[in-house]
Amino acid sequence: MNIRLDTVVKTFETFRAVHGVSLDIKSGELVALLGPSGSGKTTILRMVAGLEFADGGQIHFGEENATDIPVRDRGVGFVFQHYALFPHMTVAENIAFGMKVSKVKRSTADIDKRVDELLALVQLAGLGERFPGQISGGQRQRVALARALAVDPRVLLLDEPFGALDANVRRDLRRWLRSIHDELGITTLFVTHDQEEALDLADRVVILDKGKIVQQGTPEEVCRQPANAFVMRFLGDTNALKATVAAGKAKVDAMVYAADGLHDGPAELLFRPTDVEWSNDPSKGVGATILRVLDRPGSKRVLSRTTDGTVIEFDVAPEFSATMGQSGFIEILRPRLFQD
Ligand SMILES: Nc1ncnc2c1ncn2[C@@H]1O[C@H](COP(=O)(O)OP(=O)(O)OP(=O)(O)O)[C@@H](O)[C@H]1O
Repeated sequence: MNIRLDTVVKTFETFRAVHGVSLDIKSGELVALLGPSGSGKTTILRMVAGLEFADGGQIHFGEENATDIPVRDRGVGFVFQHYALFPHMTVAENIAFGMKVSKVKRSTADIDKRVDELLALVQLAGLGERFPGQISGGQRQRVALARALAVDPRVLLLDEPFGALDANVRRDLRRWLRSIHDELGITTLFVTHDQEEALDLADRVVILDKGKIVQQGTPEEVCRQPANAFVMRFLGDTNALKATVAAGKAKVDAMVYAADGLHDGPAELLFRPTDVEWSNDPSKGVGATILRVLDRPGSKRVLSRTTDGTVIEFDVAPEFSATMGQSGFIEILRPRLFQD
């Protein structure tokens, strides 16, 4: 089922947490809401869930205006970071809980069968009789997902579901979640502040800043064409150099870069550490001196300082031989210019 948010606003007392957000989530799509802490992600998710009500705008589930429909009637399943399982119930009882209290009555045999199917789906077959305290954190979140799916939700809402787990478990779980999504095709909204998680998982990433959408697109679109300097910085390591634009050209040190469409005045030239080549040719780039070379498993990270004092970090192959104190030129392979 598709979900549509139309200029949704939420204010807490005098503080506006969500500023007229409009968003279309297609049926079966997995959309990630990505943004720094306090950008309004959870508030938007809670309004879609019906746990919080919008004070402006509308939320549609398919053709139905869901804006004022209470949470129990929305047909949503949730998994939250700290949405604890019932500790005194077994895994199977936790999964069965929603089905037992639902308005849709099922026989015990039916419920047991569904619990077994869900345990198999979340790859926990055989663990139904354990208690939450007897399984790992990653397994608990898989049980939480099974519990959310048990009531056949129309929409699945996930708020940092893997936030409390360590990096390797998180990575495994997001690949696993994506394959479950591909199998079931439930419209899913996923909140995270972790860029890699959003890019790995989602069909579409919606980037928020201060309660507003600053960009939305496929992972490829937001990575390759960041809408502004905030998005570029938020998505990954970024270097910045001051530039001056005049007549469609941006000058940085002795280098000139194409600056079509930019007005005359100051600008920022941003680039990724991976988009640099170290050169001995002054016509190729911005002059710099190497400060340190740090080893990484598959590369080296070079810290350097330009002649105007800006520290630039870039990545090179492990064979890179330049050392501390050496001077050269930073060739920027994919320069991006932004103005306020
Ligand atoms: N019940 C509330 N009362 C007052 N302010 C609130 C309330 N809930 C959220 N806020 C404020 O609204 C803003 C957005 O909060 P929200 O939890 O949606 O952000 P978030 O992007 O999910 O952040 P995080 O990643 O830290 O969870 C924050 O400034 C927060 O302090």
